[in-house]
Amino acid sequence: MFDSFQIGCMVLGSLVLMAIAVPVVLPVFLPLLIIFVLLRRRYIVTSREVKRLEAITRSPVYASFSATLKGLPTIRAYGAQHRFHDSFLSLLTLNGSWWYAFLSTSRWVGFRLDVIAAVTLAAGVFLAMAIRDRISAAILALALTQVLQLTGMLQWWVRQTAEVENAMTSVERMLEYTELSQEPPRLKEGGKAPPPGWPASGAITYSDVWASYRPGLPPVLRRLSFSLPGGCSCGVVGRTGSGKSSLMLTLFRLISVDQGTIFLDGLDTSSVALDVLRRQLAIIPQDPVLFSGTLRSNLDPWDRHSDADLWEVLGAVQLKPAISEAGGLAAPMSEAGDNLSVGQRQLFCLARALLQDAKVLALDEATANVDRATDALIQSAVRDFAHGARRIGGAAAADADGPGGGGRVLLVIAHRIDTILDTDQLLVLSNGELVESGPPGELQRRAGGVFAGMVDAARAAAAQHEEGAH
Ligand SMILES: Nc1ncnc2c1ncn2[C@@H]1O[C@H](COP(=O)(O)OP(=O)(O)OP(=O)(O)O)[C@@H](O)[C@H]1O
Repeated sequence: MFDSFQIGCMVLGSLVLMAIAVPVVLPVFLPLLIIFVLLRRRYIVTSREVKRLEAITRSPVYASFSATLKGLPTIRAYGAQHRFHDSFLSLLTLNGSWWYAFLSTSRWVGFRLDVIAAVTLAAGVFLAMAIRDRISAAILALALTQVLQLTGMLQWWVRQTAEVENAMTSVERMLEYTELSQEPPRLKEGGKAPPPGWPASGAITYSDVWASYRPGLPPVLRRLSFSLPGGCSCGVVGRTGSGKSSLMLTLFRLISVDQGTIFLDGLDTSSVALDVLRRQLAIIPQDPVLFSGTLRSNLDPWDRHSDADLWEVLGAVQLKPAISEAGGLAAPMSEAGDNLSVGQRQLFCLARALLQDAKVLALDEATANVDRATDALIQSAVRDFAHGARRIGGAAAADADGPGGGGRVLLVIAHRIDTILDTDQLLVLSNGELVESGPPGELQRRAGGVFAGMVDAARAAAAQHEEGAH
């Protein structure tokens, strides 16, 4: 910005000096000025588009490079080095061709600007010769030395002004971000604090809840009404796309509730500051999220727990041996948790959620990548926590009076039906609506019921699988 202003002033100064020294040159300046403005406009439009295409084709080069680095063992195992090498080269060539086009546009405008500068100089010299008796030789010499520098300056000025215009698109994008609708306020931004001691239990009530992902989209949850008492474990089942994950998201206020109310321990969740609400809830999503750092900083980011607590929770999720082998809590965690298997990453996230000691623990198909036996162990460890029978630090929960009392609520979306058969309650969703709810045993016995049908189908598939294995 400053560069372009400075050079602009220098160019203008040289031209003014020339106009003072040889006033008859002014009529020549005018057409040159028009040509200059037209050239600059054409160059800026073209170079902006070419630069944009160059930037668009550059991202896949980086993406391919980092994906290849991440997947080196897999690429080697499948002997796909040549395929990856070729695809990387073709991406690089495409990007290179746009970079070449960008350089060509610069040369294109550079040549024309040099011609303009040369014509200005020549016009000045010839006209000065014609009227040499009437002008001061000293001023003419000064003007000519200044105009001589125009050759490089004009090019530099146009490039700098183009850069300023291009850089302004980033400012434009930033301004767009400032206009994005924001999440509801947090406590320190003026959000409402809940009454002291809230939530005493993790009791959840949905009252005629309708929710959609964005205004204008069809609702993904419809007339949802149910109650889960504190200390209860609840399985959520339904076909893919039935709204199980969306149900969890409404609890976290990640998607908006169009109609109806969600209560946590009797308090409307929309009335509480967002951060306070989310602190009471823990989720283990389908894709585990881990950061580079140490295992400890990932497990306890705010450094609130002792090593003994951390080892206890790692034991509860069956990760103790693996973490000891990896070098203990101080061992480094590589980016995205690459040094753990996918299943171990999920267990690690589970341990982190358990440490949070939230009132509601939601598992969104969290054990999809662990084997059946580990899955069952995890489900039972999690249920212990939900019922308050175990708490990090060894003390039994004071509110451990089972369903109907205090304790935590456990919400489980499971991909294996048999892992949620021992929950206290089931919610069966279909197309965003609650079609059945009640204890799993009762739903299983319901003749012609949706859940009974799902159990039969799951068992038939398992039997078929076993037969195939034999
Ligand atoms: N980000 C999104 N934007 C718009 N619609 C979405 C979005 N995510 C999901 N949906 C829609 O919401 C509905 C419910 O999806 P949801 O992910 O809650 O189902 P689900 O039962 O959890 O499925 P799955 O078992 O496959 O995870 C689907 O119709 C889906 O198309």
